[in-house]
Amino acid sequence: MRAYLYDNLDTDCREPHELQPLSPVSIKELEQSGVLYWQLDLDKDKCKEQVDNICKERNYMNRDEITVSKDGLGDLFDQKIKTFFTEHLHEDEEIRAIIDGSGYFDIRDKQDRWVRIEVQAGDLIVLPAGIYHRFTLDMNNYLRAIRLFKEDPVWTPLNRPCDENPYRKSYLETLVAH
Ligand SMILES: CSCCC(=O)/C(O)=C/O
Ligand SMILES: [Fe+2]
Repeated sequence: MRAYLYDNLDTDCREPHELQPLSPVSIKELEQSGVLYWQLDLDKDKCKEQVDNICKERNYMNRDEITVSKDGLGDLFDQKIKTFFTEHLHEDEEIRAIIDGSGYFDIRDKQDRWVRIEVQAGDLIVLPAGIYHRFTLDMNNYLRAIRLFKEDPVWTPLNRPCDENPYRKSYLETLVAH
């Protein structure tokens, strides 16, 4: 995983979009936006054990797997890719353990700048409820992830603007506390 400020250029979102000069964002800075990160072992059994432990600690009761690719999503590919890259929030954490391939999560920081988080196999990230974000594949067009959920595996994006949403408001309160 590495994170950096996004350049906001209007070119293919699957390109790296590194702001020049490169402006890295540390794990600590991501934590200030409520984003959590774990580096998982690449060994399948050890990885499963680590994910199971995180699930126990953080009460993630359900999981499924998603393959974000033309093959994986079939006829829904174009529609899903568009939905993922439309700025949105969720009323629950978004928890993704990347098990193959790569892609980018973009999150809005405290100053409403886009921070791009490049993820690949072995990265587990948690986006807090209420954070504005989006997702895109990179030029390899393939990512496989375990999706973890606190309760039912629901995935409802609420597109920006939804500033009056109670989860958005609670999220902003956590930022003030930092
Ligand atoms: C990498 S999983 C697909 C993207 C997704 O689930 C999501 O919520 C993007 O914001
Ligand atoms: Fe999302």
